[in-house]
Amino acid sequence: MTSDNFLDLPPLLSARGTVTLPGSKSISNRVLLLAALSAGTTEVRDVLLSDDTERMLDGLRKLGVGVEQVESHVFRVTGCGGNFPNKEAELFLGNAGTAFRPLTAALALSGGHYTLSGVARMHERPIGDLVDALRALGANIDYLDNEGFPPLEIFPATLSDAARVSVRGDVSSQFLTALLMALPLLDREVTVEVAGELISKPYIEITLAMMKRFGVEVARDGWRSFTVAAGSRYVSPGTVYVEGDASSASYFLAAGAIGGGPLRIEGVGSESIQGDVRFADALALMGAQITMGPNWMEARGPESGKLKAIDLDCNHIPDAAMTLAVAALFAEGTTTLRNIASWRVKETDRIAAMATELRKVGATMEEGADYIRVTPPAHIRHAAIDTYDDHRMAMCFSLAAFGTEGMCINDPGCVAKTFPEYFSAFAGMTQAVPVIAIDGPSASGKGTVAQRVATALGMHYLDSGALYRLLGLAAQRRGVALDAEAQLAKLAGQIDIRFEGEDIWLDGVKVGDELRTEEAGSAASKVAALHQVRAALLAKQRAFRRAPGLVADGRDMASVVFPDSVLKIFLTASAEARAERRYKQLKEKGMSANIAALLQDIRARDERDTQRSAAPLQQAPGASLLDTTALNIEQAVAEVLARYRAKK
Ligand SMILES: Nc1ncnc2c1ncn2[C@@H]1O[C@H](COP(=O)(O)OP(=O)(O)OP(=O)(O)O)[C@@H](O)[C@H]1O
Ligand SMILES: Nc1ccn([C@H]2C[C@H](O)[C@@H](COP(=O)(O)O)O2)c(=O)n1
Repeated sequence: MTSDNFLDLPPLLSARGTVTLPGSKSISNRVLLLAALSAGTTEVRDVLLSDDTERMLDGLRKLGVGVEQVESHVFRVTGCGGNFPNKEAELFLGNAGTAFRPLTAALALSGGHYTLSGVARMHERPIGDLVDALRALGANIDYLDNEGFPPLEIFPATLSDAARVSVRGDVSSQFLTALLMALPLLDREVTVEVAGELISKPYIEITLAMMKRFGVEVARDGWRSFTVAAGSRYVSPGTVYVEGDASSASYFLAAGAIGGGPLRIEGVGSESIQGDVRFADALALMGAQITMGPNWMEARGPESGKLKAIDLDCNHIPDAAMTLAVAALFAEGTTTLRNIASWRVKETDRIAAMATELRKVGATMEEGADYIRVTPPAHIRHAAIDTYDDHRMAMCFSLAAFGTEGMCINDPGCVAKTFPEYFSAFAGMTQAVPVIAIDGPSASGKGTVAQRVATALGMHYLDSGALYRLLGLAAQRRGVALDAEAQLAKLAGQIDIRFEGEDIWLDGVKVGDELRTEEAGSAASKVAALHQVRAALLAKQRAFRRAPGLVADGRDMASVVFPDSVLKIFLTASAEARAERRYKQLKEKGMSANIAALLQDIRARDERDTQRSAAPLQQAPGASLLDTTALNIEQAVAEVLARYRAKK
C-alpha cells in the first residue's frame, strides 16, 4: 500500500525465493572512475543504476570522458589516460560519498579548475582529512563554505614532490581509497601512511583489487602504509563485470533468517571481494542457517526456531551491520553492535537515527559514541518509520514488517540511492499475512459467509461494517451530527473498539442487538460516506491483519483496505432475496420487521453505498462475482473455500 511519501508494509509471515542482486555501488563507482582514468576503452557490465552511480556517470561526462550506455546495465567508457579533457567543470555529486571523495582526489591532481558540491547532508560529511593529504601533495583546494566540509573549489596547482603522505584512517576509509586511486596520476612513487586505526578495511581490499584489475598493483605494509610505484598507469582490462551488491544482500539474508527461508541471493558469494559478505557470518552467529557457493548465498531460519542476540565488533561490515540492528528485534536477548563510529558520518547520523526509530517500534535502546544496544520488545509495534533520506534506514526497517502489525516506511523512494527496485524485490521474496476480502451490498450474506470461511481456515475475522455502525452509535450517544465530518473523524480516532468472539465492546461497554438494527445500519451508511471518517478508520481495520490470516467483509476491503488480498470476492444477491434474509434474521432475533420497508431500506442503502464518492461499493478490479440468490449458506461458503484453494 503506497502513497507518494510512505509505504505501508503488511505484516509478513515468511520469506523465500531467489533474488538476483543489482550491481555493487562500491564496485560500480570505483570501476567507472578507473575506466575513465585508464588508457583504452572499457566495457563495464552489470553496473548498478542508482542515484549514486548516476552522480558518478554525470560527473565523468562533465569532465569530458566518453560514457556510452550500450545496454541497460552496460556502459562503454572511453578512458582519458589520466588526463581529463575538460579542465573546467562544476560537478554536483548529490550525497554520493563514493563519487565525491575519489573525484576530489583525482581532480586535485589533474591540473584543472573544478567545483564539487552536493546535497545539504553531503556538506555536513567531513572531507578535511582527505583535503589535508592532498594539500600535502601540493594540491590547491579551497573550502567554499565550512572548513573541513564540501563544497570545494579545486585550482590548478604545482604539485610537490613529496614521497610520503599521511591520511587519517579512522573517520572514513574512503579518504584512503580516494588517495590510492588518484596516486597513479602523479607518475612517481608515493607512500601513503595511515594515521590512526584504519576502519572498514574490506572496502580498501575492494579498492586494491579494482586497481589491480586496471593494472596498478599497490605494495603494502599491512594496513599501515601503501605504496604506488613510479610508472604506475591504469590500463583498461577490456571488460569488467560488477559483482552484486553485498550490502544489499544483507536485507534478503536477514529476511530469510527471520521469515524461515530458504531465501537465495544470486550475484555474490564466497568468492566475493566485498567485505559485506561477512554479514552472513554475523547472521549465522545469530543462529541463521547459511549456505553459500562462489556466486550465491542462501539463508534459512535457525533450527531452534528463534534467532539469538549477539555482541559483535562490526568495524568490518559497517553498512550491513545496520541490518543486524533491525534483525535484533527478532532475537532472544540484547544485541550489542560495537565499533560503528563511522555510522555517525554517513547519509545521516545512523546511530541516532537507528536508536530513535527502533524505540518507535518498542525496542529498548542504548547508544554510545561508537556502539548501539538493542533489546527487543515483547511485541513489535506498528510505527511510521522516518528514513532520514538514508536508503539503508528504509531497507533495514522493511524487516520490521515481520512483526505482527506490519510497518510503515516514510519516504521509501530514498532507496533509489543504491537500489531503486528494492521494495518490489522485497515484496517478491516475502509472503504477507493473507487476506480474503469479501465485499458486497447489505444483507447479501457476506458477514455470515466470511465468518464461516474464517473458522474453516483458522483465520481471524473482520466485520468492517461493525466499525462504521459503532461510530454511528457513538456519534448518536454523544450528540454528534451524522454529517459533521471533522468531528466524526476525530471521534473515530478516540473510540475504543474491542471484538471478543461474538461480543463487541464500545468504550468498555458491551454493545447488544442495537448494533444490528436498520437504524444503526442507516447511521453507519451516512458516516461511511465521509472521506475523513474512512481515512480515520483505515488503520483500525488494517490492524486486524494478523497471522495466520484474515477474512474481512465490507464494501471496500478489496479496493482500499486490503488491495493486496489473495482472494477478492464480490458477494451479492437480488435486493428481494436480501430483504427476505434480513426479515428472517430480524424475526429470529425477536425484532419487529416489515418486508416492504426492509426492501425499500436496502435499495436506499445500495444507492447511497454505490453512489458515494468515498470508496463506493463496487466490484473491485480482480474481484470475482459470487451471486448467492440461488445458493444457501453452505453452498456459498464452499464456493469461497474452493476459490481460495484454487489460488494457493
Ligand atoms: N446464501 C444465503 N442463503 C440464505 N440466507 C443467507 C445466505 N447468506 C446469508 N444468509 C442470511 O442472511 C442474513 C444476512 O446475512 P449477513 O448478516 O451475513 O449479511 P451481510 O451482508 O453481512 O449484511 P450486513 O453487512 O448488511 O449486515 C443472515 O440471517 C444470514 O444467515
Ligand atoms: N467496509 C465498509 C463496511 C461498511 N460500510 C458502510 C456501508 C453500510 O451501509 C454500513 C454498515 O455496514 P454493514 O454492517 O451493513 O455491512 O457501513 C462501508 O462503507 N464500508
